[in-house]
Amino acid sequence: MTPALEFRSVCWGPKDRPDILTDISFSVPQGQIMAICGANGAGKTSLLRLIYRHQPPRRGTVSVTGRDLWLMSAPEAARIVAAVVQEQPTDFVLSVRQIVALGRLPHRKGWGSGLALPGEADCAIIDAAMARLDLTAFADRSFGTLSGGERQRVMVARALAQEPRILVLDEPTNHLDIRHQLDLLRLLRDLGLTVVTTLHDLPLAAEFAERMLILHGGRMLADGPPDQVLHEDLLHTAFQVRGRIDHSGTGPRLSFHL
Ligand SMILES: Nc1ncnc2c1ncn2[C@@H]1O[C@H](COP(=O)(O)OP(=O)(O)OP(=O)(O)O)[C@@H](O)[C@H]1O
Repeated sequence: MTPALEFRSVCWGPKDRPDILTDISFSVPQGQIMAICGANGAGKTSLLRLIYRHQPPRRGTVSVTGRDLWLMSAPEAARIVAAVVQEQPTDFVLSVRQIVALGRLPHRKGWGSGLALPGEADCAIIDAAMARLDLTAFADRSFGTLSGGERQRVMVARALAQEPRILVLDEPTNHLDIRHQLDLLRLLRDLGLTVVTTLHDLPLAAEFAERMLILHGGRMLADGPPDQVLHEDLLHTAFQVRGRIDHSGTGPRLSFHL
């Protein structure tokens, strides 16, 4: 079956600067949940930006559903890939419903239709996305009045309203209390979408993801199921910590020290 996402020998770096990501190759089957982990500066966000078409690879190709991401139009790419990123909208006066409605733009005829009122079918999708993220009561609140965690849930609802095949998230549990963290991860698992997410919390990543890709200095250090990827040497190389991993339970249990 065609993979949902494929990186082939991808390198990326900022203009006139050396590569930050080097020789990245992997493919993600449809419906798989993959966590990207690594130390600060390892290249996680840079890698995600290549998936949601924020930046093109310097060398190699990034394909989604079997097609080169850069050989399709921006709206077409946005109907396949939705992203929840660290940078949030600055349109603080928009209501929650208006922000979530932005997710429908790639599906509207006339890409520049801005905030024109969505039709009935779009409204149903927007309402369903807000309900899934427990935001119905916030629908008419302006985005700027929300807490950090509430804003994060709005950004996930916007991505769901986009009805993508692939969902890309950069540290989606930031700002969320423990209940909303677990809620969100369970929701992501239940969606049946291909999910690629960065997560700093290794125990959470090991529990939630079917697969972990560990980056170190812009290169792939390991890629596989959490119980195969996570071992003491890897933790030391990737994070400069000593870790203990208990494999006696259903999943690996980790503890760390310097
Ligand atoms: N546009 C850019 N210009 C210059 N340097 C950049 C640019 N984008 C990323 N970098 C550098 O590339 C490296 C990787 O950055 P990236 O944000 O991908 O790391 P990360 O693994 O997501 O880190 P963190 O865990 O701290 O969020 C960093 O050293 C960063 O400063």
